[in-house]
Amino acid sequence: MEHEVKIKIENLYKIFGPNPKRVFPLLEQGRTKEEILKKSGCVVAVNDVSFEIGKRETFVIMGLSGSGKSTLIRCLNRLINPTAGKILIDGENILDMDKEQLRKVRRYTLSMVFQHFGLLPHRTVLENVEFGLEISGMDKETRREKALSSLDLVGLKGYEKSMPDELSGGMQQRVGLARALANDPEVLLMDEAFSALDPLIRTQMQDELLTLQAKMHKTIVFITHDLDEALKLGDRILILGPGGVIRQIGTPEEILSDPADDYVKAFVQNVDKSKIITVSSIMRNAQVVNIDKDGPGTATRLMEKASMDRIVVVDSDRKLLGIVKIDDTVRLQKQKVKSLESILFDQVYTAHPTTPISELLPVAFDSEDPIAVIDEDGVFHGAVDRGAIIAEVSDENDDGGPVILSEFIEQNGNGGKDI
Ligand SMILES: Nc1ncnc2c1ncn2[C@@H]1O[C@H](COP(=O)(O)OP(=O)(O)OP(=O)(O)O)[C@@H](O)[C@H]1O
Repeated sequence: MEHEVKIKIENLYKIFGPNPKRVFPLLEQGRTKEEILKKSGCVVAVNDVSFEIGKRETFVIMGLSGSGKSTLIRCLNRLINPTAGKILIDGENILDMDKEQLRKVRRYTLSMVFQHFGLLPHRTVLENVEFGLEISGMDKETRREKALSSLDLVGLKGYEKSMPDELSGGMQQRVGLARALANDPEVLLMDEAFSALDPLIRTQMQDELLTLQAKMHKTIVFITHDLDEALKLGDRILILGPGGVIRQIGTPEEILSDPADDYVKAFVQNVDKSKIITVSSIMRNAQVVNIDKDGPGTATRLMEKASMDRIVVVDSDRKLLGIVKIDDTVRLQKQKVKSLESILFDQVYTAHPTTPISELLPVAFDSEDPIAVIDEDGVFHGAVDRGAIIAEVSDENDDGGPVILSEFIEQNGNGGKDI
């Protein structure tokens, strides 16, 4: 995550209904949303919510229907006015802004993409994308230029003159996205933006958003009730529980491997963790020898000290060359050979830090040896033990784990090894 904060929310509340401030004492007494509704006629939609969103971060807010997601995202651009709290964008509280300041923020800083596209039916695709620029007073030539390049960005070149109803749902949402991106906002607010799309198109749009974001580096706030979508898109995920309270904020891996409470646990129990958890999170440090500097003596000493029978060999740039085994280093020592070159064994399983551990399961069953983690330049980062992979997917508390294992064994056999 980028550490520079773009949006900071402090103790935010939204209470719908007459005279909402009188609800605060009831909240302090710990009354439930239902009790408060009965007593006061007010609905607590967002309840004392605080969090930060980093620049360039895709921050997903997820929760079940009625948990307050839409209310929360609408507070961010004040489509809904919060009852209490602060919303700082680049350090400025938008709740203190007058109409003119707010207009500017909505025009240049924040853009919203809606679930049902919100296109104007009697305008062409191009005119729809231009519309937001038009009301911000931009001259015709500039806005056409910006609209065209924005349509190009979302893959709609050639559809400028089409009418919205001539396009599929996925394409209409691309128009919605192009419109939101046209004035190059710093923050993109996406409210269930893909939820109305067919599953296949939805997956495609998610992939495209990831590709776009890799180029754009915007701050994206994405609302969804779909956990798979949240896990796929989010750098971090906020899980909103009933009554608009935060249950957990964390990276997809943190939420899957360490759910904060039973509510989050219930959410994540059916997820196949091995597809989400990556090599980097179960990687350990591993000792290495440098082929340019270290000989058999050093290698033997290091292995003996750590009670290991093999050690990783790298070059001076820490690029992985292979491993050497203790029997061989001892033999070379006796023969007074100085270089490890002749005993270097380069048939080593490797994985990238971002590889999902599911991809390592076959290897985990196939070999006792640790897996070497190397990046795209071949630089050695650490090792993953076969046991760690299996432990991660067979976590007793996780209903998904044993299923994965047994399914895997059914398909592949376990090679007669104990697991
Ligand atoms: N204008 C309103 N007046 C009164 N209550 C409201 C209003 N808007 C939302 N609510 C209530 O606030 C709570 C949160 O609603 P919100 O729409 O933010 O939830 P959500 O998580 O986005 O749900 P969904 O996924 O169904 O849209 C709900 O109990 C809802 O009934």
